[in-house]
Amino acid sequence: MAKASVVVPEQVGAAAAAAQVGCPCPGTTLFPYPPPRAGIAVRRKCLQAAQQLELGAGLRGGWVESMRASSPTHAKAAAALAAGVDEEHAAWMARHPSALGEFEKVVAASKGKQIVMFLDYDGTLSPIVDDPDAAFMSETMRMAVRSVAKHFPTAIVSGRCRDKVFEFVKLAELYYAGSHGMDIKGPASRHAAAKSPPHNKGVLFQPASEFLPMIEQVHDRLEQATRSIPGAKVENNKFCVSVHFRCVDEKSWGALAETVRRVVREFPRLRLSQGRMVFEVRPTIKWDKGKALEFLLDSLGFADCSDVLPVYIGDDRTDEDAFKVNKYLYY
Ligand SMILES: O=P(O)(O)OC[C@H]1O[C@H](O[C@H]2O[C@H](CO)[C@@H](O)[C@H](O)[C@H]2O)[C@H](O)[C@@H](O)[C@@H]1O
Repeated sequence: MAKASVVVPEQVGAAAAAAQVGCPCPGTTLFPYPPPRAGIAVRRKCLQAAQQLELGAGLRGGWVESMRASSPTHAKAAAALAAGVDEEHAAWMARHPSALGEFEKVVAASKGKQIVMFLDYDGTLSPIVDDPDAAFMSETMRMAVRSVAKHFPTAIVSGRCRDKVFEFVKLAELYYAGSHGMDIKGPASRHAAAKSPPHNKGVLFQPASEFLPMIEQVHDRLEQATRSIPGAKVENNKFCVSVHFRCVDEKSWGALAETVRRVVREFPRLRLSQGRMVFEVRPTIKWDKGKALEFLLDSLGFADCSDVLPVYIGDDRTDEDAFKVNKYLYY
């Protein structure tokens, strides 16, 4: 096949971003349209700060900068967007075309292929809100997902714990991969389960189960250690823990970052990363949303298949692990 400019599924991620009007930093999302010139610099700074965060060698200023850029408002993103285009930015755009802008090419690339849908939850199916317990998806979105799932195998891939994301989505015909892909379960509905490949009945995969007691411990330690920081919220996502700072006064962000880092240091088998105004604490195992995507395709009988087209829509840094699974990229 002649090389065309469409690349699937990476630009589908950009489509998700197009729907969201995203952030110009890798901690949050891809760009909807030309990424703002200013965004490139922010992206580099964020990357540096994020690396420091992971390595535990960061300066307080670096973390705070990374925290500030982790989930900008639409107004900030739009202002950055208006800042203009330069060569570096144009080159970035050539490598990351908008899937919405190139939708016909995406459709053409899907001809004769089995589409498998992967959907992130927060910021993709539901709006970003202050209270993580109130991130409900609309009935319209639920109907859209239900109709997609009638045509294609569909999975929700979330950083949340699987039960929680199921409570929000409420569709028994879907696959669910909670805890950043570390808790995978096949459809609960009898009808959908009957349609699953025979070797895949009742799939359940939990590659980090040995970490359960440690996650409980770190959750308790984090709750105790952040109690004095108003607005900080610790969420137990079963195989990982989120520490939210969306409602923390910016003056306390440095102290919060220090506290979280200090606690995580007590657990050398856990690592720290950052999402949209949230710290994510996870096992050091080599498992992420990309691995979950591969596992699910494998379970569905599409391992090393050339006639499958995975479509992944997400808005956060952890979704980029799935965008990077390039053995399914088609040119
Ligand atoms: O993989 P996802 O489904 O996108 O989950 C990632 C995290 O999403 C949630 O936090 C984010 O959404 C909250 C509600 O809108 C918002 O308040 C928070 O600032 C965002 O980071 C969820 O609460 C986390 O546990 C997930 O890890």
